[in-house]
Amino acid sequence: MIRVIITDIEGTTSSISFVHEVLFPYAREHLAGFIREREQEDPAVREQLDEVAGVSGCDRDDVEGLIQVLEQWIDEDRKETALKTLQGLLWEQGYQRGAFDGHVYPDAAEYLRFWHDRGLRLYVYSSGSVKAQKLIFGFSSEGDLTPYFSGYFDTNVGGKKEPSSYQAILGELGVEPSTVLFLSDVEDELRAAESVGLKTCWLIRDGDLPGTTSRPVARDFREVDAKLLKR
Ligand SMILES: CSCCC(=O)C(=O)COP(=O)(O)O
Ligand SMILES: [Mg+2]
Repeated sequence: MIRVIITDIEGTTSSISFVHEVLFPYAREHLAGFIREREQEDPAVREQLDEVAGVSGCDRDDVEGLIQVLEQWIDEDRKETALKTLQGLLWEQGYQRGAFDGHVYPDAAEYLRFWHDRGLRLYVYSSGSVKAQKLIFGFSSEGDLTPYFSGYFDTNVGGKKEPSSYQAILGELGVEPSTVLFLSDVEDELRAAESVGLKTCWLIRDGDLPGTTSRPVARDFREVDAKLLKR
């Protein structure tokens, strides 16, 4: 029986277009000014720049070079933890200034609430930083959804296509894999989760459904509930 649900964000609770057409461009537009302003005195920014230099090989003292690396990573949708941490800090400003609300599909909000009220434990696992996850659900178009979540995981546990990341999450939660359902729109992430025993459901919100697939597929969270959570 499913007792825990772990959900992805982009393409699962929230639209891909919101992430790619609103969040990423906002971070790209404000990144350089934010770093130039804070790179001397903000320890959180300094720490991420250390990591960007380490990963990219760019000289740590070349702040403009590091900004260029980060801008390129945004354009390539790289899931680098340092970039994701900086994006979270930038988006915090955006949400607070009212530049956007976090997009969450109404069906996702409805069933997150319903599953929480039924006693299921809900978690997020996204490449977005934990800060960014709390922001999208805290400032969501469907209201503050953070009370429904018991915890958040980001790439600090590892990449989403790595089986070891799901093993690490299971270790932290202390639950049997067969009691956990992972929701995502990316097949490689579902495969990694399945390889350590998690149940999965493939969210395909738009476009054609696959002809044959070994796993349950759902258009929205109502279908997830109907296919996997009805007893
Ligand atoms: C927390 S919203 C921004 C999501 C993000 O930065 C991203 O790269 C999408 O990752 P996901 O694992 O949710 O597909
Ligand atoms: Mg996704």
